Amino acid sequence: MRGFDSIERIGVVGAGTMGGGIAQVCAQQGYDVVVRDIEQEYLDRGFSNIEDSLDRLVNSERLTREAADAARERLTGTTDLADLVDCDLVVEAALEDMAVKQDVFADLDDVVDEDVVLATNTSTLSITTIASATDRPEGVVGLHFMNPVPVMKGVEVVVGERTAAEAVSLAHEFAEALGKETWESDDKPGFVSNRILMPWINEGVRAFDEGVATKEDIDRGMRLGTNVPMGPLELADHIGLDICLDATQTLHEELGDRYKPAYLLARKVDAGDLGKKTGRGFYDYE
Ligand SMILES: NC(=O)c1ccc[n+]([C@@H]2O[C@H](COP(=O)([O-])OP(=O)(O)OC[C@H]3O[C@@H](n4cnc5c(N)ncnc54)[C@H](O)[C@@H]3O)[C@@H](O)[C@H]2O)c1
Repeated sequence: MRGFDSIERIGVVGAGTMGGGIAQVCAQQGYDVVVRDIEQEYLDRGFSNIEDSLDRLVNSERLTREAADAARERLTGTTDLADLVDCDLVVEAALEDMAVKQDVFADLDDVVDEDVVLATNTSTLSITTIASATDRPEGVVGLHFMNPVPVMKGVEVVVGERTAAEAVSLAHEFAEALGKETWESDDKPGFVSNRILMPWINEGVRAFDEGVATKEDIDRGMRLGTNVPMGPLELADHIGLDICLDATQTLHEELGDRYKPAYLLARKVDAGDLGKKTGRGFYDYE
């Protein structure tokens, strides 16, 4: 299995909220990065978000202009998965949908050298089931970054049924090389983070829908009452309501009725109000 010391070029699948952030931090640490999305317009949007994020770091004097420009130059975009052929590690951050992830992993398995570790940023889906679409289940590991990736320190390493110890060590070492701190979870629904976070968000949505308090007071109450930086509804808007619904549905399917997604969460996703990324969720963002 290709070890940490041989890693120079990273493949990232998906140029959305998470893929863009992962690509950015890899490039900032000096890795060459190839980002793949399915349409040029999604790539363009992803690269424009990365450039805005680098500019913000420069404006707040957390990064020099030279370092930001050098990071940008290490990033290339493609719509062709075959362009990931020379990558030494791949991190997948496409949609939270098992069929999509299995398709991506089956294709990656064909394209990328067989000793290369394939990591997934899935929030809740089974690493073992994703890995079963490949002929290298020992080289598939969960590398669950938090949003926004350039800011959040934590990365959850998720160990599938067949994941080899070398792939687990590589995941920890690589995350640490990006300036992150890690913890490890078994491949159980939601892992550590979302198993506990998503029911909290879901209960916040239910409390709002059932008229317990205004959305502002639910968020304010949890911020002031439990010392978290964001309440459940503002955090849901930040993550994306579709991502929260997908994650909650997985927990519900795997773990039973106590995890049933709140009615209002599903209704907002049906309406296309996905949070910050569409300009409207529980709050308006103009
Ligand atoms: N948003 C969060 O807070 C968060 C946090 C941790 C993990 N995650 C996980 O990260 C993954 C991505 O989430 P996101 O918020 O970035 O979603 P997003 O909707 O912002 O981006 C997903 C991107 O993947 C692209 N895509 C879809 N199918 C693809 C394919 N076959 N090949 C390449 N690209 C493809 C889409 O065009 C889109 O640009 C999901 O698995 C999600 O559960 C999300």
